[in-house]
Amino acid sequence: MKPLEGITVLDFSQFLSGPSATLRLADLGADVIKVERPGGDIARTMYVSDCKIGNDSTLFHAINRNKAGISIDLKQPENLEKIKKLVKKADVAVFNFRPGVAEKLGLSYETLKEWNPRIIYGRIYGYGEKGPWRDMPGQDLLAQSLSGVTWLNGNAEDAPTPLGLSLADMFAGQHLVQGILAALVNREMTDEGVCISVDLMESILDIQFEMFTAYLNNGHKTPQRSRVNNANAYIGAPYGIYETKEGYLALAMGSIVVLGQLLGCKALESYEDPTEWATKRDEIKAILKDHLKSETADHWLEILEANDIWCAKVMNWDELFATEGFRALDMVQTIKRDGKPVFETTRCPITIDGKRYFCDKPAPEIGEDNDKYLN
Ligand SMILES: CC(C)(COP(=O)(O)OP(=O)(O)OC[C@H]1O[C@@H](n2cnc3c(N)ncnc32)[C@H](O)[C@@H]1OP(=O)(O)O)[C@@H](O)C(=O)NCCC(=O)NCCSC(=O)C(=O)O
Repeated sequence: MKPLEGITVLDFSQFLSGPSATLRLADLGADVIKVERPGGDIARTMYVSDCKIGNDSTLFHAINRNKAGISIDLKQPENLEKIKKLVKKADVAVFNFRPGVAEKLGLSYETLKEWNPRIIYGRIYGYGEKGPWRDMPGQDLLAQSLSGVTWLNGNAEDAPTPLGLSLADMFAGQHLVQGILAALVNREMTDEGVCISVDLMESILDIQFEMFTAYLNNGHKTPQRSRVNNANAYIGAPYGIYETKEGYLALAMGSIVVLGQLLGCKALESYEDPTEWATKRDEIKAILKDHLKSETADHWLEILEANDIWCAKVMNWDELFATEGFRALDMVQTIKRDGKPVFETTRCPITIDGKRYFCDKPAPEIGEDNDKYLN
């Protein structure tokens, strides 16, 4: 039995953030009913055009697998009765419209609570419930930019660089999952639901908390990116990615003196004082950068790994998927419909008592389950 079996989630969310939360609940056994507008979630057509499964984007399939789907025009007041019936039987409802939109549709927390006092109402906004950013479009690149995250990436002379994935969406989704799970536990004691609000901005701020703590308690000094191979503005040399004769090498923390000895780089051996690894970060990184170009990444890795230095090869996806290390994690699953493979994706990364959570149902067609849930 999966941990969330018996829990029903009504998912009014769209795009990435909300659906990524309900995806995790579905992975863990909840019955998720995705509620789409008549034309479908915009994520069905988002993404570059050659990344499709059937008519829909791979993004839509990846994030909506294992869900049932209904399609209903929520702007037609007579349809609200049908939704009310579903809410009465549901445990959780999830939204990620702009502030005020769910209320305009007649689906405020107060209304749902009146219909079902045990309902756990989860919502994701872009930038919180108040303040001048409240009504801005809640979008990942914008949140990464406002939050300071893009300012941490890239070398000092580069333009601020966003992370190449939807960091704010994904963290907002996972924070919502945490809130929902806590509310489910709390409901066992109180027999009442609660309203959980998370947003893209607070989520991406939250994941910077350890660096913010350094900033707030250290004279409000904005961290300076390294000019050479920046990877974390607060961590000294050698932390970074280095080009070699063939391939790139990631070096994390470690003694510069030991590195100098192992790599045969005499110039590094004079940096005996660990405080210099931070204060002379760029100088040390520049020496390493020149030195590491003389041999291949594999050559350096053999020496460093034998001495338990924290290092790794930098791989693209072709290289990653070909490794034994990746295959051993058993991450790829094939999603089937009626026993026939539809697409491949990765699985839920949570293992409980040795059990891994795969799923066997592709994302729904628009309105696929209308007969089951709306009649
Ligand atoms: C992503 C958004 C900017 C998109 O903005 P909008 O296109 O203006 O959509 P909204 O969500 O505000 O509103 C959707 C509109 O659709 C209507 N709507 C929604 N569902 C229905 C159904 N079933 N039937 C009829 N109408 C519907 C709803 O009433 C609104 O109508 P009107 O009121 O008449 O307009 C916003 O939703 C947002 O800020 N969300 C919060 C943050 C978030 O989760 N973002 C996900 C980004 S993912 C992403 O792609 C990324 O980050 O990258």
